Amino acid sequence: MIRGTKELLKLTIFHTEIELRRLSLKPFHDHFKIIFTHGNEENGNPSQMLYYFWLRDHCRCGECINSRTFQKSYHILDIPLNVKPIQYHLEEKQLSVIWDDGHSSEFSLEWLKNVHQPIVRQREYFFWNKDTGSDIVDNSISLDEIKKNKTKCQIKLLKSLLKYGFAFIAGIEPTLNATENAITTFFPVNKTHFGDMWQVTNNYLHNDTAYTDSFLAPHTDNTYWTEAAGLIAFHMLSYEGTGGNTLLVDGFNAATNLKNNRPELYDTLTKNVIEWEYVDEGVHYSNIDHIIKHHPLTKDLWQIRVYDYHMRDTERAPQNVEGASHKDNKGRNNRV
Ligand SMILES: C[N+](C)(C)CCCC[C@H](N)C(=O)O
Ligand SMILES: O=C(O)CCC(=O)C(=O)O
Repeated sequence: MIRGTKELLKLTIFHTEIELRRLSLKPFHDHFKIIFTHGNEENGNPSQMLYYFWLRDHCRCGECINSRTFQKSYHILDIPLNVKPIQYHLEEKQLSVIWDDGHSSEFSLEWLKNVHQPIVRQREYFFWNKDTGSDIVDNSISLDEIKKNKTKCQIKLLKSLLKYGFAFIAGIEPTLNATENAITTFFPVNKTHFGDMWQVTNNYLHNDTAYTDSFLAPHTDNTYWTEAAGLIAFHMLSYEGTGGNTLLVDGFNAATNLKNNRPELYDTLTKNVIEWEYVDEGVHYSNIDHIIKHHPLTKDLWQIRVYDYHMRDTERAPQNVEGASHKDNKGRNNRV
């Protein structure tokens, strides 16, 4: 039987529609417990713990939060560690509290529910390889399409980047300026020691293999930084000679294959760290990090760092990692 919503007090809690019969609040020595009683159940109802100190530190009033910067206007140490409510009132959508330090707070239940949701970004990865990668090129957008509907193109571009790890913009005039205009339509350009809109060719402008005419094996950039660049745009402006094709690898697919086929190597590359170093005119970067990293909360595969060329001083890599990294490289190259 489908009941009309007028018969049921519907409150969306925990992302499910439940028939809420009663909201109740129980005070304990250091927290509230809100119980969402639904149907005729008296047990097993969803509840939410709200610790007094946490709640007081998340007061949303104009005295506590700067209404323009949305930042706190006080220091957490200003709150008494054992702050307690002296009065409270729970309504259908709001919890009001008067604290023993004289402060009053009001909290929307919706806000309290959302702020308590852990960051569980389950990413939808679409793994591809040399046989299936060409199927995804249809995710490209063109400059003409951007001019007609920028927002629609932005959504398509971001969806492709999040799902596949790459995207194409077609129809850009082969100049630095036209490339910059296309990129800055959607993203800011970050300035690094290579410049902001840089040009790369075999002129040894920088101490890096990319500035030579040597083959560039699959890699990720900036392994020598704690926060490597997340997105890099390349545009072929001119071409003379042979070779030099861009090689794209689904690093997450390669890492997942490694995990499935050689879990011991995956474990080594996840547990051990390597020191990467980049030395150039006026710059010297170094960073120590894992080759394979997982999201601290969701435990999803989160980042891979693969760049043999920057491991200038290989003594700094534990010997077992050298071997594992080598086997992983061989494995990945065979699969590209
Ligand atoms: C991409 N861009 C041409 C600017 C730099 C080329 C060198 C990048 C090098 N793999 C590194 O990680 O530093
Ligand atoms: O030219 C390419 O396709 C990639 C070059 C590259 O990976 C780099 O410059 O870091």
